[in-house]
Amino acid sequence: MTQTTVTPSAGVALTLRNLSKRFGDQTVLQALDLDIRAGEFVAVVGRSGCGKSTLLRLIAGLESASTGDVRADGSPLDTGHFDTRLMFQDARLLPWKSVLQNVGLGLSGAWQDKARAVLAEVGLAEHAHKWPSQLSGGQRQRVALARALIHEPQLLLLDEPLGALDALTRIEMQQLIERLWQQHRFTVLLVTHDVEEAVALGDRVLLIEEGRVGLDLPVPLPRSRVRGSAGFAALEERVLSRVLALPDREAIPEPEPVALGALRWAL
Ligand SMILES: Nc1ncnc2c1ncn2[C@@H]1O[C@H](COP(=O)(O)OP(=O)(O)OP(=O)(O)O)[C@@H](O)[C@H]1O
Repeated sequence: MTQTTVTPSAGVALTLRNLSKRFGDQTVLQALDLDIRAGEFVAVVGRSGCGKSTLLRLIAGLESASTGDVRADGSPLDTGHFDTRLMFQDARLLPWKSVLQNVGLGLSGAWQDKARAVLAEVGLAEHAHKWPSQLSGGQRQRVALARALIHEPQLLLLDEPLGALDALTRIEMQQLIERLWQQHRFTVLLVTHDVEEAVALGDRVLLIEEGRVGLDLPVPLPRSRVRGSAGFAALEERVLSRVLALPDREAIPEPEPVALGALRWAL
């Protein structure tokens, strides 16, 4: 059997300038400026409805900006010769096609070996000929990842891709996404409601509030990150405090810490 490998793809750098998006008289994003380095992993959090998905859709070119623009490696999005892939909470697989065919959707020529290679990368080599209905939710998301990887994207946009998974599967998938990112070095924007996930995976955590970047927090912890370590917990709490508009912990006189652990899903 021939061994097909998937070439690592360098990430694209993004520059957002004065980016605004209005729907009717509702301003969702307002004069946003943001620089994302090639190959950076950026996690985006914020309250429901703050505009996280809108930001991703603008970067994907699925929405047009009301003002400002997004540039990729210095060029306007529509002239950029790079591949962007989006992944959502549901895998969006075609139920009447096999796993392998779903991975090769839209491709022509001899794509099968490459599809098998990316399925092996996501740990599904043995499932190529199954139907999507025969897979678990986590496995379906792995297929969605494989379907993105086969295009060797320079930019991966993840819109709450693990939101419907149970806690253990979620952690396994986080580890898989981190490993694939380390191997391929594409740029990643991950929208998540889970602050722990954002701190576990992001080089930076961005908080969107009132249409702007309210917090842009570097995560200087070595990978793979140990959840529950003091440094991890401190960063997690900092983001949560800000999202929940709690006073700065250093300014709180009483000794009892605010019990934020149970609230990490509450955004
Ligand atoms: N096509 C659209 N037409 C009109 N309003 C829209 C459209 N898309 C989004 N909005 C509005 O823009 C706001 C931001 O939506 P968006 O989906 O970006 O938020 P979000 O932060 O991703 O939310 P959630 O975390 O709940 O998914 C919401 O008030 C939403 O109703």
